[in-house]
Amino acid sequence: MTISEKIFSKASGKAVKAGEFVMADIDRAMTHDITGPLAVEGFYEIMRDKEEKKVWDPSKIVIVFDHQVPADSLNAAANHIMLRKFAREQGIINYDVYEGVCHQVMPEKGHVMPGDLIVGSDSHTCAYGALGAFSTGIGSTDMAAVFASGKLWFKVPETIKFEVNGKFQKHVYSKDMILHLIGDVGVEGARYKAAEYAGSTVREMPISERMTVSNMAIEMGGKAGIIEADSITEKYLQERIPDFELDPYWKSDEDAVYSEVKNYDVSKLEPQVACPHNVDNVKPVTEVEGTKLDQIFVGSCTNGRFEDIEVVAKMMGDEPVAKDVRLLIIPASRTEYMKVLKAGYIEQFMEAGAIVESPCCGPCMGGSFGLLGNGEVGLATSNRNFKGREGSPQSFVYLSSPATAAASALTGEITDPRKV
Ligand SMILES: CC(C)[C@H](C(=O)O)[C@@H](O)C(=O)O
Ligand code: SF4
Repeated sequence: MTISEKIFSKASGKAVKAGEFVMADIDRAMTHDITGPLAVEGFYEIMRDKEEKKVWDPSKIVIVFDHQVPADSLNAAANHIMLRKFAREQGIINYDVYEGVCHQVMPEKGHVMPGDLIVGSDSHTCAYGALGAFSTGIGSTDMAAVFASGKLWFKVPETIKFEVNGKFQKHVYSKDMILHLIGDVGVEGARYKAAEYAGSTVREMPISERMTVSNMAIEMGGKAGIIEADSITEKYLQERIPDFELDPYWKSDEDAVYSEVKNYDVSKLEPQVACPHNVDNVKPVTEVEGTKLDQIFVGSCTNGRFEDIEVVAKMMGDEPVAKDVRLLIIPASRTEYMKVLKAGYIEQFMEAGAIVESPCCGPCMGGSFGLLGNGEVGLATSNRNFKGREGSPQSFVYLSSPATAAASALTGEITDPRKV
């Protein structure tokens, strides 16, 4: 069995294989300030004839406020009021207004375990595969059903295995690897499949780098982006759950059946950039070097962790942000923000002319602030560059690693980090 087949077998109480339909028990459900209100409405609709309108298990629901925080409109404020009221009424203690981006908060606060089946009403819920869970994005109405019953039906997905080997060149990171994979297979390359990332390159990655890779599985259509848990995962989890012990069962068997196995050697991989307006429009940085930029955004659930921001700080040193480009840095959570603060990087960034905002999704989906105007060009460490993603439909978004973003902040144009 693959990891995914094992997880669905546990969740449905019988041995199942890819292609079968199952009714599965959900271990954890996450919702946030944009999709949550609709899920709550749907939940009360489902429960309308019931005397007791209670969720199946309040301890298994996590509500995160991240897309529009602090509230940027009356509409956002109303959504926050509704979700807070729902959490209190239902006894949901895991909700927080200013903790950070949901996909950072979930693993960081110990809500993700290897072997878990997790759903979230956000497409990048696949990020928790970095810890060996099967986690996937669902819609608000499906979430309403989960709130009511703790169950959801699935077709057990086939698995496509990405076997990645080789050591990265200096200034090449897991973001470059995942952009390269997406460029290779395309935005539908893993549609309704679990992407399983394996090989020595993945094994050597710290959790922060693995999260970037799992997070972007959806950008190739993947249902999940799983990395088998190992001693690195165990250490990360023990920092949160002291008595956590790794269960070696949660890995794909040696004779597991994959729909496809794809092999990559990343030892010669150049830094990669996804060009407007699709995530699979990926080019080596050398082909787009010199593209003038108006704004650089370092943050998001893809690359907004301390490790990402540290790369930027170290690469920029005492140098200022180039004239005419705006550098916006948003740590993905309160915890990550505190680490950046304690390391002295906020002061460094402010002196360099950058601006550091409090944890939230920020301009990632053009929602609350930091929008690109007509004709403007942005470079972001986030995960999507669709037309209008960061503001105006007449703007252009490039995606890269934090290292490429830092090198570009020093020059004001897309720059190969290997030159810095
Ligand atoms: C707002 C939400 C529905 C959306 C998603 O599901 O992905 C957002 O987080 C995004 O990244 O586009
Ligand atoms: S940071 Fe961006 S990709 Fe991640 S959840 Fe927020 S809007 Fe979606």
